[in-house]
This record gives sequence, C-alpha cells and structure tokens, in this order.
Amino acid sequence: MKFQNTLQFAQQLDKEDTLHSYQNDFHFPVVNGKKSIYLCGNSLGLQPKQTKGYVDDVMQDWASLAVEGHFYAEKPWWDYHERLAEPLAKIVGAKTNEVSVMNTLTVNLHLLMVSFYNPTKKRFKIICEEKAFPSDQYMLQSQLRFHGFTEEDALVEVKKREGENFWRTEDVVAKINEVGEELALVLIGGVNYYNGQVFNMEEITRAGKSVGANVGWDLAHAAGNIEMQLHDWDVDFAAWCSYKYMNSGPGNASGVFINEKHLNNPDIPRFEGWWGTKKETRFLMKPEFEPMENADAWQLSNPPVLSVAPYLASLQLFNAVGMEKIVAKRNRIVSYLEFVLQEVDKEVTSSFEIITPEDRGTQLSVLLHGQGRPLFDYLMKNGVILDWREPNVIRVAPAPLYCSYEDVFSFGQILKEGIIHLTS
Ligand SMILES: Cc1ncc(COP(=O)(O)O)c(C=O)c1O
Ligand SMILES: Nc1ccccc1C(=O)C[C@H](N)C(=O)O
Repeated sequence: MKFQNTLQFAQQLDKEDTLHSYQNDFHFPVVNGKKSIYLCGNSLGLQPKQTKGYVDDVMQDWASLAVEGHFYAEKPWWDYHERLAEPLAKIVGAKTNEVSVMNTLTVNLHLLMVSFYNPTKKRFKIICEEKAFPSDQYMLQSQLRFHGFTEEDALVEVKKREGENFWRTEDVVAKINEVGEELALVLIGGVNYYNGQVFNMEEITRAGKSVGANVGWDLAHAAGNIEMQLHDWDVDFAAWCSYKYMNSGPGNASGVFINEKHLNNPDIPRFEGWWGTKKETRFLMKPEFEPMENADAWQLSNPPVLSVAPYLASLQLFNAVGMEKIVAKRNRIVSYLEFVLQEVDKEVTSSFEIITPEDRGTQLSVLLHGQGRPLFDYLMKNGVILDWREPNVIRVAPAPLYCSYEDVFSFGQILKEGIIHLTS
C-alpha cells in the first residue's frame, strides 16, 4: 500500500482498522489537558479499563470472605493462576500444560536456569546476545559464579558485525556450532529490547538443540508482540513479563513456558515449594513433594492474586481479539510509522536513522545523531510518551491494541516541529 503523510490519510487508515475502537478500552495519560500519544507499550502497557473490576473483585472477596476466599471466592484464589494458562498458551504457541504464571521475570529466569543450566566440566558455556538487557546479564553472570565459572570462561556473546546494528542469524548459528560440545545453554532475548530485532527463534533453537544444548528465551519484548510457536519450535523453556505489551500493570506476574517433554522428568533439578505439589494432596501437609504434572510444578508460593488478576483481565482482551489480528495491524502501523519517520527525515535536515532491522515487531528504535536528549524532552513535553535509551536512542512502539494511525501521524508532526524548534 502506498502511504500518504496527511491527517486525512491517517484517519482513513483508522476507519479501515477493525481494532480501532479498542483504544476506548484503555486509560491514556493526559498531557497538557489532552490524551497523550502513547508509544511506550514496550516498557509499560496501558491499563485496560476492565482491569480495575478484576482487582476490585479480589478486594471485595477478601473483604467479605477473608480466608474463605481461597476456596469460596467466585474465582477462588488457590487455583486463580490456572485460569491464565489456556489463553496465555495461545499467545506464545504452547500447550496449556506447558504454561504457568508466577513470580517476576528475572526470578523466573533464575528458577529456570536451576533446571536447564546444569554445567559439567565439558559442557558449561552459555551463549547470549551482546549487550543483552542488563538484568539478563546480571542473571547469567551470577548463575555462572554460583556454578564456579567466570564470565570470561563461560559466557559467549554473539556480536553484531562491525558497522551493523543488528544480529545475523547465521552468526548466531555459527557461534553455536563453534562452541559445539561445550555449549550447555543458549539464552537470548527473543525480541531485543534496544533495537527491536526479532531473532529467528526457530532456527536458533534448532541449531542449539543440534549440538546438544538447552535453549531458552527471554520473551519480555516478544509476548503479545509477535507470534510464536514455542512448542513446535522445540524450545526448552522461556519466560516473559506481563507489564509490557500484555498490559498487566507495573512489575506484574511473569509467564513461563516449560516444554512438555521436560514435565514429569525426575532427573531435572528444580527449586520447589508447596504450590508445585499436587493439588489433590497439597493440604495433607505431607513431607513428600509430588509434582503437579504441568508447568505449575515450578510454582513455589500461593499465587499473588492481586497481581495475577490484572493479567487475567488483559488476557481476556487479547484472546477476544486474537494474535492474528494484532499482528496484522502491527505490521501495517509499524510500516506507517517507518514511512512517517522517513517523510520527516526528508522534510527537515535531521539526522536520525532507524536501527531496527526488517525482522521486527511493534518497536522502531531511532538513533539520533543530532538533537538527542533535548528532542526526546520536547516530544515528552508535547504529549508524546516514548522512551529514551542511552546513549542516544528513542524507542517508538505503537501497540496495535490502542495506538491509532492518527497518533502516528501526529507524532511525525510533533517530531518535525521539535527538530525545527531545536535547530532554529
Ligand atoms: C529483556 C528483558 N529482560 C529482563 C527484564 C527485567 O524484568 P523484571 O524486572 O520484570 O525481572 C526486562 C525489563 O524490565 C527486559 O526487557
Ligand atoms: N520495569 C521497569 C521499571 C522501571 C523502568 C523500566 C522498566 C522496564 O520494564 C524497562 C524495560 N524492560 C525496557 O525494555 O526498557
């Protein structure tokens, strides 16, 4: 489709957009008395209007039932998290028994490494992407130290090529083959937080498995953003947070995927707690741990219901729409965003470049050579909410459920005004 950089054209795209009305289901921050243009769903998704009801229900049950709420609330708390597995499995391409919701992302990655990183003298190396999200770096470094290795010995980072802003799949695969029999684990962010690149998870997983390594993915920026088939790709494990594209609220519960083939395998080590033991016998308070037969075996504690409830609300919305429609809109709105940025670049003597490669989801990362931080500040002051990543990147992510083409057009106009304002 040939795009035009006019308000009328953007409004026409909105008219054709079957997801357009979903923006009314979200709360938007107001800046200067006006609804903001929210392009930051890759960091914190907006609050769906129906979420409060889900949380209020829990508060009400707590008030009126107190401890009885565990078993007699309308949605009893003791198995509240089970309601999330089916809708969530659809989003990440898993079987229902392979998915669970618990803890938070970094915690879950640590717990999953307990199960899937069991180094030996011969096979102990981990492959990750260079400049992974810092929490992932700290997690990997501390796991290595815990097992008696050092980063220098055991952490292999796949680099981008000189002068390029993205990773090449062939370089990841070549590194996997090079490390070969020494490779214990591949653990990469499925969508990179900085440049927005979508890794070829299927091919990289295949390569990792072919040399005998475990393969896991940090899907913080992937869940609710791209379509995945974790089960069919034979991924061993994955974890993601729910507060970005999945709109479940700040610091909220994380999702995990554990491949069915690893469930009920007594040889896989695991840190355990009472919510991982069989429901049927849990309250007999026996000393023996009898694992749940699904991914819930990794649960430690009784679910933080107030944090899981918003995730359920959000999943209900996601499933009502379906990932297929979300991805179709995402492709179009990101292409439109790219077009609008290119138009701005033509109209004013700016100097920025989009560093996100073609394999992308909802986010475009824009490297600013010129104005940098003042331009970002200008955008924020003028009602565009996006984010800044050191040293000089703004990340722009029009989440398909609540961003409109008009938002993208207006962003382009404000960006242009900002550049003119700062260079005049
Ligand atoms: C790729 C990635 N990994 C890890 C994290 C850390 O998540 P959390 O603070 O929820 O553990 C984030 C975002 O905060 C992230 O984007
Ligand atoms: N949870 C947060 C709390 C405070 C500040 C940022 C975050 C983020 O989530 C950052 C996000 N992971 C990112 O890709 O930038």
